[in-house]
Amino acid sequence: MIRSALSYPSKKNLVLQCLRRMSSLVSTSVSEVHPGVAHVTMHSPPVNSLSLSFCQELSQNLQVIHKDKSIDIILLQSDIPGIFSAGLDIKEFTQPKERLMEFWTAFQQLYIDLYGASQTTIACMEGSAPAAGCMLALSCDYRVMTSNTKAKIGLNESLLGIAAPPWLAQQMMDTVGSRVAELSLWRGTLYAPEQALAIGLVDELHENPRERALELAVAEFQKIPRQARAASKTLTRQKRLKHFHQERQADLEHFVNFITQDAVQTQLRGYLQQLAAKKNKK
Ligand SMILES: CCCC/C=C/CC(=O)SCCNC(=O)CCNC(=O)[C@H](O)C(C)(C)COP(=O)(O)OP(=O)(O)OC[C@H]1O[C@@H](n2cnc3c(N)ncnc32)[C@H](O)[C@@H]1OP(=O)(O)O
Repeated sequence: MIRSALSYPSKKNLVLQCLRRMSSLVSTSVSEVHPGVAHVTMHSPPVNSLSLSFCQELSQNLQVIHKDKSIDIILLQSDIPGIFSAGLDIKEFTQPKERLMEFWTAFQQLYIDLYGASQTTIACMEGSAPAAGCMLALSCDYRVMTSNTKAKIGLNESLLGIAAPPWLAQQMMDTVGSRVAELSLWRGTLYAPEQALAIGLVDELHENPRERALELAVAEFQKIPRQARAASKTLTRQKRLKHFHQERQADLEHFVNFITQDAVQTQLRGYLQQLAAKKNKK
């Protein structure tokens, strides 16, 4: 069951309309959020992997919030213990071509909706965020991660026999600098929280990221005029987004051509088997 719960105190009608459109949504129960602050909570067991439907649902939630002028801060979080998001659903990579195209288009849209959000966004990571899970965090304006050393974050695509798309690699470079990004991309490094903080991949560690994110939102970020936050964001992200739109079709074609290669498919199946074997050993 996939659940990406959207909850905030105002605009109840808008939320209900959204819920009616999205039959897979099952909960809007949380409402104790500060005015102007929306929680977007990922809940797609076991590991919040980004399937086609989950990407679409998250995007739709974000689009609804974008239109709601009463919301100026989005907190992106997971309610699966120890997991922020396991990244793209690897099983999607083995689907027929048309489905692959739909899947990648939905993933691209999710990037646009999160990276391009006019609201201030904070990733509250209470667990691991590999690959596209890391993309979700990198697309936010601020990243708070658990100090629990079991959690890991980074772009580990090379270990699956694939490479992050250029726009995701660019996000990494923008965040940690070219050389650190270059090394971490080809090594597929997954960083423990202290290491991630040291290279600037996350902004803060906290034993309770949700609590800290809400505190930041209310005590710090909401004190900065909303239009100034949005304008600063446009300054730094507009160029990247424009470039992305220009390259979107080429990016889609590259993905489909790359992922359907026999050698890549073999590698991916092997990786899925490794994951299953690891689970069986537990
Ligand atoms: C041009 C090409 C560009 C392609 C870009 C790709 C970007 C990506 O996002 S690729 C995806 C990369 N993600 C990963 O490598 C993460 C793999 N998963 C893990 O490392 C771990 O599962 C975890 C650290 C996230 C969680 O560990 P935990 O011990 O709690 O759970 P597990 O026992 O490992 O897994 C439970 C269950 O979930 C399945 N699973 C895990 N990750 C994925 C995934 N990304 N996609 C699909 N399924 C996943 C895992 O196989 C287990 O399944 P079963 O219960 O059926 O055995």
